[in-house]
Amino acid sequence: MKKIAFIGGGNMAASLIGGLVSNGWTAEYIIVSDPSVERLAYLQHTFGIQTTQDNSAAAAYAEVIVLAVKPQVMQSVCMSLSEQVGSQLIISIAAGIPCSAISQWLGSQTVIRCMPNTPALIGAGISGLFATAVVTAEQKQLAERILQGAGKVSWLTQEVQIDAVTAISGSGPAYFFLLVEAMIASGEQLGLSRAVATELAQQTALGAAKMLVQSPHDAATLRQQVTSPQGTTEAAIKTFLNGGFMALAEQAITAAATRSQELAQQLSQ
Ligand SMILES: NC(=O)c1ccc[n+]([C@@H]2O[C@H](COP(=O)([O-])OP(=O)(O)OC[C@H]3O[C@@H](n4cnc5c(N)ncnc54)[C@H](OP(=O)(O)O)[C@@H]3O)[C@@H](O)[C@H]2O)c1
Ligand code: PRO
Repeated sequence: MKKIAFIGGGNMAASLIGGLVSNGWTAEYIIVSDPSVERLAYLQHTFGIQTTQDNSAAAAYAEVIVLAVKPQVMQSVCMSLSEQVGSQLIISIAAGIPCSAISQWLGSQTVIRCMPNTPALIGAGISGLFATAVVTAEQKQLAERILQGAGKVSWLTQEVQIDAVTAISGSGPAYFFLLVEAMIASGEQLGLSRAVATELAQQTALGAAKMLVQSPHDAATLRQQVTSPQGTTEAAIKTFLNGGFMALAEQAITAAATRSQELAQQLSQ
């Protein structure tokens, strides 16, 4: 079992650490560095892992370094770590930061770029991974083991595909949450208590998600099975579609992919 350092102990790091620990990774082999003492205390208390405010100490301890800070601070964080980085495997989860930038800032080519999502916290995530040419098969396997604690993994053949992964699964949980928010608000407007509307919307999201992964039918067929001719679902779906739902969804998801590309372009300006 390898020693892993998380640089940045925010939402995504906590999700990945949660996946690792619940999958049996030895907690003492995980260290997280973050500026916030309160955050570190929370992570230490929740997962029993090691903590530090010193990024360099965390990096020096580990064989794998997971870069989990916001894209905006990634350059300064990497540059300050370059002296501690040698043979470690680097895994970056930052949106929009290409492997080439990470390599240049850290002075290491051994970089895997990864886009996880927050359901990682309950082991139901999915991560898209891209490895640079120098990453060995063994290192890829190691990255897979680390990310698998958080859910499924999907290897990409071209780095540019990460923008699409970011737009679909990285940001995707928020799209579903937004729909559930709208369903709860509508339930209240139609006379339900917030608690009842919430339970109905949550359980419906869970049931629909389970059907999507367990049923042999695709999403369109499952939708048709709910939609009786001239019934209630048809009234709702027609309203969605006549309001431009499909085009709006495509626009929104394209905006996420474009934003991922923009983040990368900002680096080269
Ligand atoms: N959230 C998602 O759904 C998701 C999905 C996939 C990928 N990502 C990527 O994951 C990365 C982290 O996102 P997040 O949502 O977890 O953000 P977050 O909750 O803000 O976590 C970032 C953490 O890094 C800390 N930090 C700031 N400056 C630091 C420094 N110099 N050294 C060490 N730690 C520092 C922050 O502390 P302060 O808050 O005190 O500044 C914060 O605790 C981002 O690059 C994002 O693109 C996020
Ligand atoms: N959260 C990050 C963002 O919104 C990356 C994907 C999900 O930028």
